[in-house]
Amino acid sequence: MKRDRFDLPQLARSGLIERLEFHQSLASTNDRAAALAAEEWLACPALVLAQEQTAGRGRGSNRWWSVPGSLMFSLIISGSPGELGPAQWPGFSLVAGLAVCEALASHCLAADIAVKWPNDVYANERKICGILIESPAPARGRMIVGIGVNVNNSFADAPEELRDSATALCDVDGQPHDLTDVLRSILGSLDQRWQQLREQGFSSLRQEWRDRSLLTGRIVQLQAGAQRHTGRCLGIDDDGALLLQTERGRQSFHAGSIVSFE
Ligand SMILES: O=C(O)CCCC[C@@H]1SC[C@@H]2NC(=O)N[C@@H]21
Repeated sequence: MKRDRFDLPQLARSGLIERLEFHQSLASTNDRAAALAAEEWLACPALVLAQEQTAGRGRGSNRWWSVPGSLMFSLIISGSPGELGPAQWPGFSLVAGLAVCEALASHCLAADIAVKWPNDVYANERKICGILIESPAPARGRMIVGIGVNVNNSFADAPEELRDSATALCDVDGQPHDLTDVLRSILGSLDQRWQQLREQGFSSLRQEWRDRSLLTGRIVQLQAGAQRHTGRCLGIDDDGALLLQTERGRQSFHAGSIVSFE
């Protein structure tokens, strides 16, 4: 098995995407996806896939370690998931994390795979996947879901500052994985879970998200705007907001990023 190659014909035949664009090297698949999404003729879902990124982006000012062996792609979607009203937006983002979590769990049965609010995926307490959802102005209402999954890029070779906090599938179970198989599982899982969200609402997925939650019961620090909040995580409320028991009582947060948890 090639640890950093994709079977592009197989992906194109999968029936999961309308258009596939592959790049050996790209600054960021999300940036390329934003340019594509501005084109009226684009058939969605469209997938931008890269073997390597030179400027992979994470949320906020984070960067994404983007070497061959990692799975890095952006999915451009319109139509059904894009028709969700603003009230369903948090569900959309949370469900993306749940879908990836389930797909990765099917490839790595031995690991404890969990979602960290809102949609990071962790394996055995280390980050294995990050998701960056954007809808830039020229994207014609389409959404760009950028996903990075550490698959065959072992963290033994990673920059030192990442080694203790992140992991890859190959580090978790000691074996290489077929990137095309992992990608197909993720695309299939996203398709299925977003359809469920559209047809049955977030309430039909809430319990499954809660069962996969990494933070519930733990003390977390959340940065929300200029404020930092510390409290015990009580899970998510019915809309997907993070619930914390803080010294000021029970508070719910619709946005923010987790800075630490113990
Ligand atoms: O954890 C995060 O902060 C989100 C990381 C998202 C990384 C992926 S890799 C593919 C896509 N292209 C990017 O530049 N970023 C996303």
